[in-house]
Amino acid sequence: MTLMSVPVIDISPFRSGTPAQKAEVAAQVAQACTDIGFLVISGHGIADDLISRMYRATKSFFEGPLENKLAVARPEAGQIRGYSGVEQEGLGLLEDQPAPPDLKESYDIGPLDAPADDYHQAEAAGAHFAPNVWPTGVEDFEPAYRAYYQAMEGLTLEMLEIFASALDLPHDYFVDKVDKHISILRTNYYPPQLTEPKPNQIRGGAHSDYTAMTILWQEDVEGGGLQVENKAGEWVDVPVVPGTFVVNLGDSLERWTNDRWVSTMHRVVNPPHEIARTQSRISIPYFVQPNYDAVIECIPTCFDDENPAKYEPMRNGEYLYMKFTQQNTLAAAE
Ligand SMILES: O=C(O)CCC(=O)C(=O)O
Ligand SMILES: [Fe+2]
Repeated sequence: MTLMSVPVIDISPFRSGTPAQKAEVAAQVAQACTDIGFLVISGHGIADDLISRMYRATKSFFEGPLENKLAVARPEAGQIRGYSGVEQEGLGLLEDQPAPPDLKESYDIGPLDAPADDYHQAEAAGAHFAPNVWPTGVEDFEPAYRAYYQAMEGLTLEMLEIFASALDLPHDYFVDKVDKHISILRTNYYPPQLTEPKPNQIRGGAHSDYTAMTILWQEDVEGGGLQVENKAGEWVDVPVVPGTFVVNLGDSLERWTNDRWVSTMHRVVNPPHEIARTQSRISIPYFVQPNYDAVIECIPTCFDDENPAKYEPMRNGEYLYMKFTQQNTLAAAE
């Protein structure tokens, strides 16, 4: 039976359970990844206090003075760093035409303290190790973001170990593909809607992520949240369960698994009309991006004679720029 809604999976037995319990977690994850590309994880081990710090710093930044945000505006179109304002990015495409731009603001950081060696400064590294731009005047901002980024690095390794098990791969299969990763931590702020949105304009247009996976924290608000398209073509709400993260697969893992696992369309809808003028929403996606030179090529357990590899191997850095260009992400500072 195909899952039509997003399951909530306690991953803690994978860390501390018996071999049978670990296998059970991997089997549940495999089903979610195959059927809907989304799961909600509990038992992830990230402290509530760290999430609260992140939330407080993020809310103070976005609801604080505009000049503080503009002081850390995206430094260059090609660098996914710093602040982008409302209507600067349109994630969605509508019948292959860009949808109206998103009703959100966002702020991005990338890898912390990348060494200035040949690997990190190579031409192929592009802007993936561009310096972060930190706002001033917001209490605990940089320390909270740093600690959260590091916590996500740890959770990524744990999820990738579960994925390896779910794909019948050696447990460390993905480790050397992310040891110099170029993941991006983004915070999204969806402001109250004081004016009526344009036709088809929503908080976040329908898109799939061009990550390996995304680990997302979402604020618990009434309506105006995240939805995913299931295999029946219906938009279903992604459950908001306090203390959990949403994990969704991105396009590169879909390609890596020869389409066995799916990277699904999702969107963020507007709040109900009655509360649109007062409701804001914060979400915190961590976009897991393997090393720029990691080769995205069909995973050994995902092809055979009957089901040959469908895609050419491609380095992640090149793959990403192809996707960014398609999605207009890099134009956001222009
Ligand atoms: O705000 C959300 O819940 C989802 C945001 C999202 O899909 C994205 O930033 O890629
Ligand atoms: Fe997304």
